[in-house]
Amino acid sequence: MKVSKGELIREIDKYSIEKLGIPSIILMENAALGVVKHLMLNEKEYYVVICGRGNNGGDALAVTRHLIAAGKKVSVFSIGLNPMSKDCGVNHDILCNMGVKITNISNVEDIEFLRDSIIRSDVVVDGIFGIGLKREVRGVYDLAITVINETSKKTISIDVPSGFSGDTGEVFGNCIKASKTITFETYKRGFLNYGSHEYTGEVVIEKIGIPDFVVDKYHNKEFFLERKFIQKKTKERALYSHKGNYGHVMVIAGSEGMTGASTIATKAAVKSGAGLTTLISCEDALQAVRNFVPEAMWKKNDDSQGIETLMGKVNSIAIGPGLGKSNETLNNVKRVLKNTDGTIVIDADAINVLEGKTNLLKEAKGNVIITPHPGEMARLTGMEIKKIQSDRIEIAKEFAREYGVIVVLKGYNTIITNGEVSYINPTGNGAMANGGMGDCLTGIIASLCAQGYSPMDASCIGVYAHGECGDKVSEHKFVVTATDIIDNISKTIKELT
Ligand SMILES: NC(=O)C1=CN([C@@H]2O[C@H](COP(=O)(O)OP(=O)(O)OC[C@H]3O[C@@H](n4cnc5c(N)ncnc54)[C@H](OP(=O)(O)O)[C@@H]3O)[C@@H](O)[C@H]2O)[C@H](O)CC1
Ligand SMILES: [K+]
Repeated sequence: MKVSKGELIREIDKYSIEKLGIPSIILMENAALGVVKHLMLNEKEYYVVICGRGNNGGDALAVTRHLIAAGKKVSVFSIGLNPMSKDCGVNHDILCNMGVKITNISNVEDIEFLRDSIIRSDVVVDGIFGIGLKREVRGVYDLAITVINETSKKTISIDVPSGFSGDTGEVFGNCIKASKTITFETYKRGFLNYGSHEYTGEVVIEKIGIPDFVVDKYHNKEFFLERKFIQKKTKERALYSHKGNYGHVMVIAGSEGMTGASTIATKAAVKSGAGLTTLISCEDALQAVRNFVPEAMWKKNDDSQGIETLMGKVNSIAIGPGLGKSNETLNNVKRVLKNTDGTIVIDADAINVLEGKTNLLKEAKGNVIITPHPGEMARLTGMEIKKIQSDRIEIAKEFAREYGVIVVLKGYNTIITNGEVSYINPTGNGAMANGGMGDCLTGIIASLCAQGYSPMDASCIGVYAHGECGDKVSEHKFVVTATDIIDNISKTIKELT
């Protein structure tokens, strides 16, 4: 599923209209039909439609025509109708020709009339602003939005909830809180922001007749991860395969007093299918792994040549969980970057020690995946967490491009990017928000890398499967722990093949 800003929509619109010769009114009609599909015509009888003067309003007026044709009762309201966009005007004229009354909202009495109508209605269709919203919502617009939010039983927003920036996820003063948003052609970037769901409700994408090649021509390669995409990439294990076919993961994790993280990462690597897994750690952590992950091998972390030789042989290395922020950890990171040409998954304290030393990443012999949460990303980039949260995709992309790494920026809608192509993950849930989850993900991704998946595929499959596993467990559990994921990840990956 493609993700974009409004700018792309304008470009594909322009191309379709000017180069392909599709009249803009046809695109509007398709948009309206896409919305009508979601208006529950079988169950609902009375609709309130509210429209602005741009093309979003035009879509809403075309929707009105279809509702009337379907025999529904419809009250139509407009706000600030003059001057209307050309296609909004066409649909406005058609309704006038049909004898449909359109109440223009210009004062407080009109607002009260709107309130009464909404109270009696089953569904409100919001076509006040779409991607053309540019400034703070004020006056009657502000009042109308408040009344809709206070009184509507079910609000369906056309393209974006009015008041919401499809580009940045900002709310311009006041905003519709929709039950569902029917957006066109692409998932809007702003919907990815924390808290956007409160305004968009469920988001559905409808195609409006623009050929895929036109979208691809302008699309900046940002995608929402879809199950079928992950399924296509996840391979079944071959009948005649042996452990040598599934690679060797080295996990460098754990320190005195912090042994849990290394056990989790190691076990996650084993359970997600690596042929061999070796933990490199302190004596305490090795003891824990001996007790809890008998399948794994282990080696004491020291300065020996033996460890560096092994680093040169393994297919992937996960480094960071529970290592502690110390010089020793920094030295371990340097050793890994220098000695392996396998894929390196850098997490937790291995990220923290790179604060101010990110140029080290450029020296890596192998491919690098870093898996920061927003706090770690903030430390790494020297930005505030708030800044990271406000533009996660762009910040992750820039970092990936600058250092030649893959960034897995964790959180709600985890982002996976190599700077050129970016994926946004829809799986996972709040029940998974507890310690050890990240260590577990690191083990899974490193394991998939060792099994021969490309670093980008391993990151996408790992993140998606980790979240889906958490979603399944959370169906019958209040909290999902890393141990729950470890117990179920093998089944989840199998279901994805
Ligand atoms: N390819 C597609 O996806 C298609 C989408 N369609 C629909 O078109 C809208 C975008 O339409 P557009 O006309 O560009 O913009 P809007 O309808 O969102 O609104 C623009 C008008 O709103 C005024 N405006 C903007 N901000 C405010 C504000 N805060 N207060 C009051 N008025 C505001 C703006 O006025 P200006 O003076 O700033 O120009 C405009 O009058 C898209 O979202 C889809 O719903 C097409 O139907 C088909 C193709
Ligand atoms: K809208």
